Amino acid sequence: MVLASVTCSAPVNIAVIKYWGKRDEKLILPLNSSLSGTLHQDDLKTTTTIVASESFTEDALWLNGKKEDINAVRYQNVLNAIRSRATKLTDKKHFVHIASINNFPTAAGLASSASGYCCLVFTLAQLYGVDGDISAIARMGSGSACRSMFGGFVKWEMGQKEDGSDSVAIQVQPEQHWPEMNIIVLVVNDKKKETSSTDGMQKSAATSVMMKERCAVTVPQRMKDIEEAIKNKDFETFGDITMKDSDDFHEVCATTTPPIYYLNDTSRYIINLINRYNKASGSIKCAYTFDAGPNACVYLPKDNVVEVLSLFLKHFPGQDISTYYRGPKENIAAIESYQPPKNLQSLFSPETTFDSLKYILHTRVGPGPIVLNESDSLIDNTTGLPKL
Ligand SMILES: Nc1ncnc2c1ncn2[C@@H]1O[C@H](COP(=O)(O)OP(=O)(O)OP(=O)(O)O)[C@@H](O)[C@H]1O
Ligand SMILES: C[C@@](O)(CCOP(=O)(O)OP(=O)(O)O)CC(=O)O
Repeated sequence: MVLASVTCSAPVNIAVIKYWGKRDEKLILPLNSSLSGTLHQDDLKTTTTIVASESFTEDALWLNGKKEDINAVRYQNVLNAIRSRATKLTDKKHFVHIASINNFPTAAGLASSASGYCCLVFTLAQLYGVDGDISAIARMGSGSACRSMFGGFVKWEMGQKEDGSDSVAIQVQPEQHWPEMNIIVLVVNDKKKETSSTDGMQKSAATSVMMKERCAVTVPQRMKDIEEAIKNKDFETFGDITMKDSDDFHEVCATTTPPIYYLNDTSRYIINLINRYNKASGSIKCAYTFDAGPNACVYLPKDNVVEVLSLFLKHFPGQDISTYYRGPKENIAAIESYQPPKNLQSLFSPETTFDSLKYILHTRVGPGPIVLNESDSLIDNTTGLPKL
């Protein structure tokens, strides 16, 4: 018999101050604080349904329709942490069936582990009636997942305590604070990456000479400065810090032994293009950041969207714009007919173009996890299995 069923969705987040390195591998405690923007669930999200039943014979998890090993240590850690704080379902012997889908590529550097673990923990917390902070539980699934617990701009305080109880996510500003903030993701490659973030950061922490200064001096200062910039909606400072932190993070990777390279030629072309564009414009009009993969996330104010998209399409024209550009369709005509000002004309007329982008995703800053309706359930209550 089904005892309870809950379905929720959760967002992806993209860090502007990067988390890289752990002081505790098991609890997932970071060596530095980090800060991110939450991407809108209209465009990227995880949806998870969890059903509890007395007739299930084991806990089980299906990710994108495929059965996963729920005994994997990170899944067990979050399940056990939630169950130890349960206020519901405590008097009935039961198991749970979990079905989850990402509406974007999994394990491709688009932060699926962040939305995935956040959604899992948030949905479990609804099912088991867990109150109070749950970001520290999401953190035990994947560090960056704790920041997806809130909308807007979110920081993950590294904390000091050994048990990790103060290593939690805190909302810096809600999504309504800076609604003009847009994000364009240039999807260079959606294949699974060679070095996972987990492995990469462990190697960097052990070997990169840059780590000490980064954690002790650079990041603490940047955290203060970028929080202030977000508060004041100061895009010039926000963009400057964002690009510097991305550059430094990839420098940390390059100074790791053996070196780790997440960027490819296309990523480096994008970095160069954005730097040239900002310089020619006389101000920072958009800011790139790259996670542990070649895809570019570009933060920019809404007013610059048409110009920046038009610039990207000149250099990376793609085939059919209606599938290549995944964003508000009403922008397409304006992007295609955009005439740049004189000082930018040469940048908009590249000698060569590239077809190395898979697609361009356009989204904005959005809200945190959401409880959905029974009609959104991914599990068939009669069979207890994922719906096809
Ligand atoms: N919807 C989900 N529910 C539960 N777990 C998920 C979900 N989506 C992803 N995961 C977990 O996250 C793993 C992918 O994480 P990984 O760090 O390799 O990729 P990524 O998050 O897409 O990239 P990155 O963290 O570098 O941005 C999956 O193998 C799975 O264990
Ligand atoms: C480069 C990053 O995206 C690294 C994310 O690392 P993960 O959170 O995926 O790592 P684990 O805690 O080992 O699961 C930077 C960031 O999101 O802050």
